[in-house]
Amino acid sequence: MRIELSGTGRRFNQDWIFRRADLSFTSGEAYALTGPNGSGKSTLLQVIGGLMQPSEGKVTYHQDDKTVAPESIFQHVALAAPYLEVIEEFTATEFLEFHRRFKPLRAGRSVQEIVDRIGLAGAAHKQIRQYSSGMKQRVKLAQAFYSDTPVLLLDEPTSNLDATGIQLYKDLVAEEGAGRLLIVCSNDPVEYEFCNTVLSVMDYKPATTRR
Ligand SMILES: Nc1ncnc2c1ncn2[C@@H]1O[C@H](COP(=O)(O)OP(=O)(O)OP(=O)(O)O)[C@@H](O)[C@H]1O
Repeated sequence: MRIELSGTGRRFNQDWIFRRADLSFTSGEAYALTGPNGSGKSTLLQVIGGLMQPSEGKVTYHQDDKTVAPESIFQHVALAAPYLEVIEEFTATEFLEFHRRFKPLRAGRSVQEIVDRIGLAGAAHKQIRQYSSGMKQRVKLAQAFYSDTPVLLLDEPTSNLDATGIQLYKDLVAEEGAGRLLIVCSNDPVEYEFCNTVLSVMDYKPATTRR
């Protein structure tokens, strides 16, 4: 999988968040998107992931030298992010079972095994609404890491995680990240120490943000 941005920009109303981004992302590589709070990391990540339309330029996905149809891009992408909600009425088991109907699990993985792996076996019968913020974050990470997609997008992946949770995140990167295209949005080097390319959204700021 290869993702190409050409002349890509996004604005909200009259304010440009980033402009003229010419970027290429390739499977088997891990990228970090950095920048201060409010600089546009999450916006850029959502544009890369096809969750938000660019205001100018293009985002294209290429697989085996064929261009992926824009309406199919979502099938190739898994995202964990603070702004993505989980269905709180479900237990973790129910939520992962529900999600796999739309995005299959990676080969050989079962929901039971995943719940155990993320340390929630003892809470598997509880509704997610009763989970702590760190437990919810583990569910979000599991949903993304264990989806059978070539592209894995992680926005602030260790939000609300304790030391054990941060280690779990690192282990998931090692276990489930190999060969995929990873992009991590973060200001914390702990979250992106494995990334071979570190990009700053500040490099794509126009001289003036208004036009
Ligand atoms: N839906 C929206 N409508 C208007 N402005 C928005 C919207 N979403 C984001 N913004 C603005 O775009 C800018 C970039 O926000 P974004 O969330 O991408 O930054 P970020 O670098 O990820 O921040 P943080 O590090 O705090 O998570 C901010 O000024 C924000 O207020």
